[in-house]
Amino acid sequence: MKHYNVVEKFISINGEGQRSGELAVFIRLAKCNLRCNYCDTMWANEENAPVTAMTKEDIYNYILDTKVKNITLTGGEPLLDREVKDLIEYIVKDKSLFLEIETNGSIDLNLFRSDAKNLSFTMDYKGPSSEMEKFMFIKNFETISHKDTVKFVVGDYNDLLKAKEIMEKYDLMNRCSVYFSSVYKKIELDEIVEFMKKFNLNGVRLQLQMHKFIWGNKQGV
Ligand SMILES: C[S@@+](CC[C@H](N)C(=O)[O-])C[C@H]1O[C@@H](n2cnc3c(N)ncnc32)[C@H](O)[C@@H]1O
Ligand SMILES: Nc1nc2[nH]cc(C(=O)O)c2c(=O)[nH]1
Ligand code: SF4
Ligand SMILES: [Mg+2]
Repeated sequence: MKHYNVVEKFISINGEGQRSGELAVFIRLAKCNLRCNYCDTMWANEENAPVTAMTKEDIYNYILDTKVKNITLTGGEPLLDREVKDLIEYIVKDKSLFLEIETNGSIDLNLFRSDAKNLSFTMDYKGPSSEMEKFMFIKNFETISHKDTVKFVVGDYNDLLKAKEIMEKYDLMNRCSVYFSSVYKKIELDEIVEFMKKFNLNGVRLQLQMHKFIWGNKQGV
């Protein structure tokens, strides 16, 4: 039977998703194909990360036990394994739940899409300062939908400029939600706001990792 490698599962408020501020249950899968220099969960990508092997039924039953309706599937990179599609379909069959997937922008989302209204993708665009930009799967911008969010993770002014260029090139403002998310403690937050003002970036949402304001950079929150 198929098992998924879960490195942690917990309940918190969603600190950076579409439903940030609301309760969410987090399922974090092991391993990642990228190595962003700012990654706050690098431990989940290590060979010796402590994993619990869970079936889709185990994961779904855990979610039901929590009584929390928003689920964030994250990692590591949650879409590394194609069979995660099975897990996604199993969860979204339950229309009382809402599943959000945090993905790094390097994976073809078409392999995982579904018509389910209770599923959305929050896809990063890793800017130049991450040193991972070359791995971005640009074709995802052709299929991005209104249910989805593109999150530009910005660490410096150059990342902001790149975000603006990509938004304009793919007309993202009219096609999905667009977030600017700061690399934690790397960039002055007012620099992001000044950039948004300077270029009239109506509709872009500045998103700060709310959980780090509450607990700092910690596991399990
Ligand atoms: C840990 S990643 C896991 C999901 C997936 N690998 C990805 O990168 O989207 C979850 C989110 O945390 C963000 N993140 C990681 N480290 C960060 C940091 N130091 N500051 C701000 N955001 C960070 C990532 O950009 C991503 O949006
Ligand atoms: N509270 C909280 N909210 C989050 N939203 C996305 C997270 C992630 O690591 O993907 C995350 C996380 O790690 N903690
Ligand atoms: S893609 Fe996500 S999990 Fe992987 S290194 Fe980057 S931030 Fe960390
Ligand atoms: Mg996190």
